[in-house]
Amino acid sequence: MEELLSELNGGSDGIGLNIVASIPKPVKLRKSKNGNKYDKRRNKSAKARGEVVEVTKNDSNYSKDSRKGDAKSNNESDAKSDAKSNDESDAKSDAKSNNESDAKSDAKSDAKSDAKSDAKSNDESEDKSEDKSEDKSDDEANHDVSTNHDASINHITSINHITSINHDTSTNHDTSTNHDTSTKHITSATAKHDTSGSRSKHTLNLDNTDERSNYYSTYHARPSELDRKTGGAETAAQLSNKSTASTNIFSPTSSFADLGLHEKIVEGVTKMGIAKPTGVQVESCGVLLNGKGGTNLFVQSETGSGKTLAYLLPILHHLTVDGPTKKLKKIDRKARLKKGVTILIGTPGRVLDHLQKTESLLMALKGKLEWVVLDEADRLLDMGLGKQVEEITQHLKANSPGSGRQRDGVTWRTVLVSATVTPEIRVLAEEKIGGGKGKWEWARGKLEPKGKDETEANFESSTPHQLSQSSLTVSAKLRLPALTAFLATRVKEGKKVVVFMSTCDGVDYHRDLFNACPPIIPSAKSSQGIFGSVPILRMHGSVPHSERTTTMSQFASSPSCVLLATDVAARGLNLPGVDWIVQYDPPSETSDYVHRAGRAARAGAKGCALLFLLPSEARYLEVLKQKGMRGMKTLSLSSTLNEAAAVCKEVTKEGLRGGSGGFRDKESKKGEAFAKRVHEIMEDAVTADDKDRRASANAAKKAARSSAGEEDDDKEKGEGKGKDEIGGEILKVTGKRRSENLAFGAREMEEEEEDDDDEHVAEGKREKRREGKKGKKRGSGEEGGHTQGGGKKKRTATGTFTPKMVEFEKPKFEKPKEKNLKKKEATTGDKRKMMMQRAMDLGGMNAM
Ligand SMILES: Nc1ncnc2c1ncn2[C@@H]1O[C@H](COP(=O)(O)OP(=O)(O)OP(=O)(O)O)[C@@H](O)[C@H]1O
Repeated sequence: MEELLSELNGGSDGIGLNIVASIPKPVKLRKSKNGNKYDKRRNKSAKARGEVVEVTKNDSNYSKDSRKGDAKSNNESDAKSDAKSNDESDAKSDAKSNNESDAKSDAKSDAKSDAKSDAKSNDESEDKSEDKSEDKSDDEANHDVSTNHDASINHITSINHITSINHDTSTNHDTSTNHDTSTKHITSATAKHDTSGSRSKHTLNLDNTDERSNYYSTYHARPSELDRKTGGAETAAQLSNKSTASTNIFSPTSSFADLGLHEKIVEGVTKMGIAKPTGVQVESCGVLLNGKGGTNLFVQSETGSGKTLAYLLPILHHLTVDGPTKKLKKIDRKARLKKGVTILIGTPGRVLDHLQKTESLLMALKGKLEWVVLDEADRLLDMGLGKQVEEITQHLKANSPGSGRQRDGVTWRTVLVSATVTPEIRVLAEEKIGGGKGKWEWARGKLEPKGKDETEANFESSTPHQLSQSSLTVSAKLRLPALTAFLATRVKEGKKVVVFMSTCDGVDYHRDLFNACPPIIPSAKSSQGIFGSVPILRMHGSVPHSERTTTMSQFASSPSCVLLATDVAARGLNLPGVDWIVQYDPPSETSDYVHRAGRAARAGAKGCALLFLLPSEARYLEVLKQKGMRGMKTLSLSSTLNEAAAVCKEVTKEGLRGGSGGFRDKESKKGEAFAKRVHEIMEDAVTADDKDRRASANAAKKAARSSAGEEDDDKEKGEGKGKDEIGGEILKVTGKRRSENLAFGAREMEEEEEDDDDEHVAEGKREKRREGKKGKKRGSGEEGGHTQGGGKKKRTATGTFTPKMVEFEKPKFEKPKEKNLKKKEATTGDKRKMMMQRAMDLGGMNAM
């Protein structure tokens, strides 16, 4: 946003606005102790679908190594929080379920451990984040690192007009399905299918021959069997051909000059290479330029249709024509702030923080605020952030002329922007947020107007019509090879692909794994990296700002590349030239599906989107259909594997040579051989990685000993056999079967604290903090009585770290006071209810 404004504002002919962007801090991820999040999430997901999952013994060889490749952690996602004083408190998860809950646990114990873990982790993480946030000074809170901008606002003496709330750190829900890559088998399952409000129960009985055969054919089906079941008939090339560049979003008649915009703005836009307005820009200008007496506006049109300029241009026009246009050249931040700002961009938490603490800002706004824009309004107004936005509005209203009891002194107009404005958001906005005279209009571009009686969210027209959408149903065992196959072929074609995953650790794990593998594509220039010299980039909430910038420019400049990302990249990012969006983990909300898919086919360009599903997730497609996603095609799994097998001939040959898989399926014989060999390559990469770690640990040990003058007695002690303190943990790991190593990253990461980074949850925690700190020092009478990790060496997919050893006193466990206990129960129960409610509201996966 700031870049765009600077562009319009820049050069000698700029229109002279002072823009301050206030962006929150990035989130620090905390590592946890024992939570087996992966299983917990899987179980949660199963529970959400009404299934009771009981897992027993290992399966035949077809499923034996399903755990290897596909495994990854499902830790936290990228929290983005806006937090005011508690930036770092973002929803760290509730996970802390015990390791035992591994696939062996039954439904009952799952439920119990869930409940317990919720309670435990809530309390713990709450305490931690509370402490952190308490320690933060206001100054610190102004220290921005997160995305593009950095500016704190302390001495604003005059504000010239816009407070726009930036959506940059939109909440990133990482509650999406987490795929069970366990090697174990479901032997009984109770499925609740709730399609019409009533529940019917079905218990899967594997003693029944038919049911068992159906179960095996679904969960362990060969690629061609799966294709038959799902109707997967199309190849990626066919799907790609279904998308052609379109001028559909553009206005057939109007030009920017026709819209009545200030000539300098028309000039600026033209300089940016934008020749014609889009439909939504024409409509929006129509309302906002001429807005009779303060109409508010919903801007809802498909992703990539130019909604940003749709509101920005008319607002700039007003500022240019009505306001002072003094050029503010190269002044330092201090002077800039003294002069006041014209446009303020921030996340709700940060803006609210300033409204509460920066007196000069309130004074400067008094009676002068003209525009309030909520970009990605649905995200800003959902459960977690809605309250903050409402509070902002209250502050603004209370500070306006005519305020007081009536609170009617609204001086501004409101613009709400999103591709996915839901009916609930509409009602909320109309009731609570609206400025002006409370009248609302819509700008939808070419979209058909939605009637006021609309009650269901319908995103039918929210994705670009030229976007070719498809799904690929693939068993857990073949998921990673299928992803690798798909990417290898796209990369060979010179395409740019963005792959969405649900968690930061998932992204890191897969990127590290891909980078650790030797090239599988012929004539790949580099000797390392599964796709040779083609960059494999990452983007998530924990990626530092500098790396994000580099990633963006690398993505733009590379002819072909793969970007692995969480939902931090799902909204508001304009990645140039994206050919394919892959949703490797399906999102938990349909709106997220829309925004992720919408990173392709922007501004009329062609583009494709592919959704990975497990056989058990077939009903996800129905949910998408209900929400308006129609015309979704089905990609053939066999063709995906076979295409890669043809591209990566050497790999396939090696796979066939290894033989033993018994590739009887003629239709996917080569594809399966490719998949098998890819699995082996990945196993080798993990094993080699572990060996490297072991070697360097031992080298470090030797160096330490020799510098201490000790004898090299490694041989006596059995070097490499796990007896030394430093390498012990690693060796323990590498001592396991090779096939288990690949899944190791996932298992370790399961132990890290789940970080939902979910604003809803974060808000719940904040709420509880506000309630009081009485329950803070639960259990132990002293904060910090425990070590963090107790100095045990831990290996993660992305590295090994040794937590600092901390001397600690034996914690004094005091019986919590009864009063506190009650309070704790109540708040935990509330939270649980809130989460349950949310799970129900999500609709998507839960209906399955
Ligand atoms: N009239 C136009 N002609 C050509 N390109 C345009 C036009 N307006 C905007 N764009 C470009 O289209 C891209 C998408 O614009 P923008 O990000 O505003 O879309 P959006 O509708 O807000 O998308 P999303 O809903 O995904 O946030 C940007 O690169 C922008 O510069």
